[in-house]
Amino acid sequence: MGEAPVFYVENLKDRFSNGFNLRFKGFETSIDVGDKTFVIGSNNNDSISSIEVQIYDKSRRKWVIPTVLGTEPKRYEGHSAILLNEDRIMVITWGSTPDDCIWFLEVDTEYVKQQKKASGTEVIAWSKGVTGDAEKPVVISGPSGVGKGTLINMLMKEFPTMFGFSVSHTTRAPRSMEKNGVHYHFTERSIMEKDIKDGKFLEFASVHGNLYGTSIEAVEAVADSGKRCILDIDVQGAKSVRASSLDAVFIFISPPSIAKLEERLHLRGTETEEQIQKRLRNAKAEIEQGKSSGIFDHILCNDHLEKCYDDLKKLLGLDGTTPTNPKPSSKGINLPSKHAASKINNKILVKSETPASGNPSKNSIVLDVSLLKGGAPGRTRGLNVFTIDPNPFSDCLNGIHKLS
Ligand SMILES: Nc1ncnc2c1ncn2[C@@H]1O[C@H](COP(=O)(O)OP(=O)(O)OP(=O)(O)O)[C@@H](O)[C@H]1O
Ligand SMILES: Nc1nc2c(ncn2[C@@H]2O[C@H](COP(=O)(O)O)[C@@H](O)[C@H]2O)c(=O)[nH]1
Repeated sequence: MGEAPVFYVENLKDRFSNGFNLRFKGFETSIDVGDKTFVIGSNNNDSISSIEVQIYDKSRRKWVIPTVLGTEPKRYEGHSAILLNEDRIMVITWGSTPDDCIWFLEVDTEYVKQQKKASGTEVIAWSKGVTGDAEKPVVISGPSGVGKGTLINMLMKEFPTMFGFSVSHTTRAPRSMEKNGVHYHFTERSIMEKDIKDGKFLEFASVHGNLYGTSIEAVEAVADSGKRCILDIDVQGAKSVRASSLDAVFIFISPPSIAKLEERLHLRGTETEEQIQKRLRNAKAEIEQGKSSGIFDHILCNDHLEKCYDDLKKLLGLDGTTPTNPKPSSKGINLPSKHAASKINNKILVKSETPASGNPSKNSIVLDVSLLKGGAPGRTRGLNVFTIDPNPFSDCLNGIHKLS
């Protein structure tokens, strides 16, 4: 059954002028969700400015400035806003680049509910919308020195177009061969702690005395490139990812013995004796947790490297029995710069406000939101885009229409 268009743009200063203190000076929209009105707008008069959200709580008759999580739209000239599933608002920004125009403002999703409960404040979360889907990331965990990095390097070397590495952040010092931005993002504890507080990390843990963490951007950037993301993280991190909304495959690599692990750490020669002993002490607890906690879908023993690598490939479907083509990366969406949007079931019709001369494809676009996946704190994936030809007979007129 069709639904009436829910898009509207109006001057809320008129609507709410009676005692309410709206900070916005430019363009706004408002959407009602339950007993709250979400007002989305810009806070200054410049033609391009930042997006802000204020909430009017109708039951308490109070304005609230919420805690904002996630990455919000950068360029902002105006927008259309549509409520989906009573828990998120689709925000289509005007004048943005094709890969930066669809956003979701989560107002009552599971993630937002959890964050509200944890912080005790009103919370909203932005998530960028992208077309296409992403393959399940692969979490590889296990004690230090077991060979996680070695196995991941082999996989990336053999399948360079298929896999991408999630570059973690760490406060530990770089080893001699390690490059910033390639092996890790080497950072200071205070900076990392602030980013963790701002919700930029999918998981983090204190490992062998240093802070390590996976930023949401690290995982999403790999998925955006059309590759399957591989995470090399410790058991605490794997546990956090398991509890998050990220749907991944969890693999634990176990050593044949602690003695072999010690030998490998000594042979690698990247840690002092004291650090090696600390890593070995932690290894015992990690092996116990890895094997019994139920976090992991698969456990592989890395005794003989080649055998372990073959087993890893098999469980990732890379033993030649399944196709290994990477997923196409997300495509941008060419929207008319100024438009009106309306919702019919799970389809959003985006129509140009000023009919485009010479570029009819920019007139009407349909965004199918029936297969959305993911969401804050990462991207919202699975958007499908169709163009409606404003002149269905144009092909005939061009003489290229074929009768079948
Ligand atoms: N099956 C194996 N047999 C013998 N040596 C191995 C095997 N697998 C890996 N190694 C060696 O063990 C050392 C540790 O491996 P690697 O650095 O990959 O471990 P890791 O699990 O990534 O460690 P960390 O968690 O500290 O980063 C390396 O020198 C590597 O060459
Ligand atoms: N929880 C996380 N653990 C991580 C992350 N990146 C790496 N690690 C783990 O830390 C240890 C030590 O690594 P090293 O490079 O200092 O030898 C190892 O077990 C890694 O798996 C992360 O982002 N989160």
